[in-house]
This record gives sequence, C-alpha cells and structure tokens, in this order.
Amino acid sequence: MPEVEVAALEKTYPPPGLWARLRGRASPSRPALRGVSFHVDAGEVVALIGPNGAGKSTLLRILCGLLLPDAGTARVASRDVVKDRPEVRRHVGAALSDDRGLAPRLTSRQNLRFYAALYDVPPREVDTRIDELAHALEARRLLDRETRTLSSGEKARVVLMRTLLHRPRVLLLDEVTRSLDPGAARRVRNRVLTDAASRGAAVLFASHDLAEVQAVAHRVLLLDAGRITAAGTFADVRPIAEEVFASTTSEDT
Ligand SMILES: Nc1ncnc2c1ncn2[C@@H]1O[C@H](COP(=O)(O)OP(=O)(O)OP(=O)(O)O)[C@@H](O)[C@H]1O
Repeated sequence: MPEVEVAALEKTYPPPGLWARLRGRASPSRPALRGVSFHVDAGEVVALIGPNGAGKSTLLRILCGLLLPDAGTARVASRDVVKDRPEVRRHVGAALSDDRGLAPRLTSRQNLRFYAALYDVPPREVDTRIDELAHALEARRLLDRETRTLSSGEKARVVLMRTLLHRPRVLLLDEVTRSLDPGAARRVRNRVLTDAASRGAAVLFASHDLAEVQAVAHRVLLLDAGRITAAGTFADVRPIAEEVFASTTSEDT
C-alpha cells in the first residue's frame, strides 16, 4: 500500500525580491518541480538522487508540510499534505539538511522530551524510547550535553533520534548521514533502516552518496531540473545518473 503518493507536483519559488531586481542581479525563477509523480510503499526504501538544485529538498519539504506546492497532489500516510497538514506531520519523521531545529541551550534529552510531548508520545515511554534510540545511534554520551556544544555529526544523531521518537509511518531524510564519518554513517544508517523495517515504515531519502544508495535503496528516483527522468533499481538508474552527473554544470538547468 502506498504511504507516499505524489501526482503531477509543481513548485516554482516566488520571484526574487524587488531590491535584487532593481540591482539587475536577479534571474527569473525557474520551476523547482515540474510534473513530479511517484509513490513509495509501506516497508519500501526509496532513494532520491540528482544534481545540485534538482529539486530534492523542495520535494521533501512539500511532503512534510513545510512548503506548499503550486499544483498537483501529494498524500502521505493517506493524508493530503496541504489539507491535512497537522495530521501529516504527526505521521512523518523528517530530518532535513537545513533544519536542525534543536534548542541550543537545552540538553539533547531535554530537546527530545520536548518533541515527545509535541508528538504525543506516551509520557511513561519517553525516557525508555530516548535511551533505546541513544543506544542504537551511539549517542548515549550526548544525552546530557547542551546541543550548542555538539559537533555537526553529533547533532545529526540527535536529529535522527528526534525523527524516530514518535515511530512515524513515513521517514523523509535529506542527506542526514552527510556529516557522519564513513563508519558511523554506515552503522547509523543501518540502524535507522532496521528500525523503519521493523515497523513497516516507508522511507524516502535524498543522497549524493551513490554507494549508500546502492547499499540500501529498493528503488531509485533520478530527479533532474525538477523532473523525474529515471526510476527503477540502482542498476537501472545508474548509467543515466552517471551521464547526468557528468554533464550537468550549475548553469545548465
Ligand atoms: N527558498 C528558495 N527560494 C528560491 N529558490 C529556491 C529556494 N530553495 C531552493 N530554490 C531553488 O529551487 C531549485 C531546487 O532546489 P533544491 O534545494 O530543492 O535542490 P536539491 O536537489 O535539494 O539541491 P542540492 O543537491 O544542492 O541540495 C534550485 O534551483 C534552487 O536554487
């Protein structure tokens, strides 16, 4: 059963501000997403790959209700991302690259307790879940530290714990292992995916790491200049992706 259903999704960011236009430094906005359609089933792990500016983050932000699409539909956990936004957010665990969202002067545990309350985690279970996740993500020694003192890789672990704390049906991950060292990235990734698989959750993750994609994705979507230009197994998509990555410059799209 599809947990993520996207049909003919379109998004163009608003044109640059007046000041930039007056200074002649603004190029007109081009669409970030153009007619994007796909689905992710329960229990499936799908990778989103594509060059810089292809639209991956835009798509993930729409799916977790942070950004409104211009046209098309997107349903997550059987709810419309525009009409049922609060419900969607309850069923989604999103870790986005530019949104760490941790209160800097609270400890990791205090941050996680705060999120647990927002997401209606049963109070009696909160600390048990935090301790289990900290064990799984090698973050026990981070729990009593203020998050402003953590390195970017340490923060990434706390963000992942926050993403999993309410046991979401859908995980949306935007380059979450980017700041982890290679060994930690592999172990943390495997534990996140094991957790998702044990609950039959759907996972959609954006990554530039093709080895990671090959290792864990059941299916791959190639996004290029706002369009899905290839979809299938890693082996299916790889030759097309390599061509795109070899030929794209930042001025192309
Ligand atoms: N807030 C914004 N305002 C205007 N344009 C934006 C904004 N955010 C993204 N864009 C533009 O939308 C397009 C898609 O960007 P997006 O961040 O979704 O790409 P991406 O595939 O995630 O890129 P990357 O691999 O570099 O993270 C790009 O052309 C980008 O410049």
